[in-house]
This record gives sequence, structure tokens and C-alpha cells, in this order.
Amino acid sequence: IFVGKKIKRSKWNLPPNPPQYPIIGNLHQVGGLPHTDCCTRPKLVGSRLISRGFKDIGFTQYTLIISLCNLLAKKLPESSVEQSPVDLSKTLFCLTTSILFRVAFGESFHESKIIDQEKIDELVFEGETALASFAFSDFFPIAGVGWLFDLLSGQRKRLNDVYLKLDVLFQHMIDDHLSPQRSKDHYDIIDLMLKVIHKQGKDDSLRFTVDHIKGVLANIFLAGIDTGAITMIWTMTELARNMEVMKKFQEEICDRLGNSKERITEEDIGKFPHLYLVIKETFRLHPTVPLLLPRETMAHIKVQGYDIPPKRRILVNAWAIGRDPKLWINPEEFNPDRFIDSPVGYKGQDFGLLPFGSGRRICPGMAMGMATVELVLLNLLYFFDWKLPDGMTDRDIDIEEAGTLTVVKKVPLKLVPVLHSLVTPNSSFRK
Ligand code: HEM
Repeated sequence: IFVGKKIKRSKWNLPPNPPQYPIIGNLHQVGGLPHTDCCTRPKLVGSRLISRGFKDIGFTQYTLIISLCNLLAKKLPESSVEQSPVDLSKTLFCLTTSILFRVAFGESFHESKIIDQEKIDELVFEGETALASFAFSDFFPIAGVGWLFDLLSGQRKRLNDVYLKLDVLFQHMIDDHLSPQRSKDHYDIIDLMLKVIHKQGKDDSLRFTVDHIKGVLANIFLAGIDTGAITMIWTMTELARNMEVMKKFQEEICDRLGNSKERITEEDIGKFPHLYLVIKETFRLHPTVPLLLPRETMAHIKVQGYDIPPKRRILVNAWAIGRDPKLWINPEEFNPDRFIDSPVGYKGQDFGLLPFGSGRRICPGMAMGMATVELVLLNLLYFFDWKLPDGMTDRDIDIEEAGTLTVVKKVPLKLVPVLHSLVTPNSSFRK
């Protein structure tokens, strides 16, 4: 087998790779934070289950963010009065979940009886881990060997458990949308997909089913919630480590919005060039999905003279590209000004900065993701100054990473909000 493999290999000019062991190849190097050490998506056991047999699609919709920012605004003034630190990691996660539930699923996350609000981040994490995880059956599909290993190692049970938890949640949402008591004043993606099912003819070649709806819900739930929260957490982390950058940005906001605005709305988005510099610099150092989503070659391709055979898994290390000294001066330094007069954007046209991926499989939720991030950061920085908890200096802020598909700040970010002295006392944020 090995000789055969060697002969077959010599046909191709394969890219260089780390040393491999027989049989397991490079499997022993997979794990930890792989990003630190063309295509279709590869069909793995975990992703097959969570996407309900790949019946998912990329989708996005955007509205109703404003009312949810008010929710954030209720919590922070309390901590501001008490001068106590806020767990921004938890708060921002909760906020993006609320936005997504309202926008995409027509559900109020805070009023929902079926969702354990304290554990929603765990569920997203478990779902993402299932999507990203390797099962033995992926590598040893023959004669049930992999299946047996998955059974013994508990991987099969782990995958099934998370599948069932998500299934209960999605079924509840669908039932809720089918209920005759449901208010007709909100029309969302679930209504739209139910309508498609209802209207399709018996002879339609592509039959849309409830499984397709659940596949799409899984997409939105797993891809749409923590990505925005993680981007905001890293941005606030870097701003807290670089207070002079935060001040400069706050001055820009106040210059443009004045100091008596009661609410930041959708109309205020897109007016702050400095905010884009800050977000782009955060994306460069902390891409939320550091290896993007895995791709699989559908045919033999050539990349820079190297052969990539068909059906090969391809990971693009956006994290390493963002820190490549050949592309960036002082790559480890957080310096948003590097993007002044730079044509490098975040929308996938520049391969040096790929926070949303690129090409056909680029993130379909980019517009919604950016709008959410922008609006929340504007609110955080217009209405509040931010201090480090007593006894802490910027050097004490930990930037260790954790995660699988998405990479979050391992230690939650805790900062003290101080209601901005320039904001009028009548602001709705104080009520
Ligand atoms: C700041 C927020 C976000 C970031 C940084 C982000 C990042 C990404 C990245 C890097 C990918 C992989 C692209 C590739 O492999 O080329 C992706 C895919 C995807 N994202 Fe996002 N995303 C964000 C927000 C959202 C939102 C709000 C939604 C939905 C409501 C969403 C839905 C998706 C879906 C469905 C895919 C898979 C697309 C496919 O396989 O074709 N994302 N995202």
C-alpha cells in the first residue's frame, strides 16, 4: 500500500507538508488551535448531521437591530453607577443572540421558554465543535471500523446529543410559526420557507422539506451568533489595550454626532471612517473564523505550480496571513492607521485580509454582521467611557485564544463602563 501510495504521489507536484506517519498521516497534528501552529465543503460526519444531510444554504436578512441595542443600554448604566466591571463577553454574546433571534427567527430570545439563556453560548459552541470535529468514520469509512471507534470513543453520542438539542429548538420555532395565534406583523425566513413548502407542486423537481428549513436554521444559528459577538469582544479588547486609539475614535464619534444624541440608529452607520480602520485592524489580528470554513477541491487544480488533487481538504489560514511579516509592517502591533489610504478592504477582494472569506463561499451574512458590529460598537463608545477594573493595567489584559471553528478570547473581557460626561442627562440610556 505504501509503495503504491508513493508511486501515485510522484505523479503530482504536491505542496510541501510536515512529516507524516504511516496510516494516520498528519492526523496527530490536528487539535489545539490549528491556525496558530476552490470548491465545495468537505462532507464530514459532524457537518452532515448538523446540516441535516447538507440541506442548508447561506442566507441573511437584516432589520430591527435598534430596539435590541436598548437592551444592552439597560444593563450598562447600572454597572456605571456602581462602578462595577461588566462581563462584556457574556453581554455581547447575549446581545447578538437576541438580535439574531429577532431578525431571523421572529423570536424574542429573552421571552422564550424553550431556550436556556444562560446556556445558549454553550449550545452554539457545542454545535460548532460538532461541525468542525473529526469523526473516525470520516477517515476510516470502510467495514464499519470508524463507526465502531466513534461508538467507543463517545463521539457518536456527542454528535447525536447536540443534534437532538438543536432539533428540539428548531422544531419549536417551526411549530411556533405554524401556530394560528401567531401575530401576522412579522414575516421572517421561517415564514418564507414554510410558504415555499406550502406552495410547491407535487411534480417540482426540487422538493423543499422541513429538513431544509432546519438545515438553514442551523446555518444561521451557528454562523450568525458568535461571529458578531467575537468580533466586538476582540475590538473592545484591543481598544482597552490601546486607550489612545479608543479616545481618538470617541472624539470622531462626538465630532460627528454632537453630544446630545439620545439614540444611535441605522442612519448613523457608515459615517465613521475611523471605525472601519479599527474593525479591519481587529479582523487582521483576530479573524473570527481563523481557518475560514474548510473547502474541498471538486477537480484537480494547480495553485502556484503545485498540484492539488480532487477531493482534498483545503484550509486557508486567515490568521497567519493577517500576521505575515511579508505583508504587514510590525504585524503584531495593533495599529488601525495602517489602513489609512490603503485599498485593502474586508470584503474578500484582498487575499491579505479575509475575515469573511472570499469567492463563491464568502459569508452571506457579511452585511448583517458588519451592521451589527458597527451599531453596537458605536453605542458602547458614544455613551460610555471604558476603564479597566481596579488594580489592572492594559498589560494585564489576557489575549489567549480558545475555540474550534471560531476563536474567542479565552478569559472573558471585563471592563467598567463610565457614562460619558458629554451625553445629555435626558438620554434614554439613563432611564
Ligand atoms: C462579523 C460577523 C461575521 C463574520 C466575521 C463571519 C465570517 C464568516 C466566514 C469567515 C465564513 C467562511 C467563508 C469562507 O469559507 O470563505 C462564513 C460563512 C458563513 N457565514 Fe458568516 N460571518 C459573520 C456573520 C454572519 C451572519 C450574521 C450570518 C447569518 C445570519 C452568517 C452566515 C454564514 C453562513 C451561512 C456561512 C456559510 C456560507 C457557505 O458555506 O457558503 N455569517 N462567515
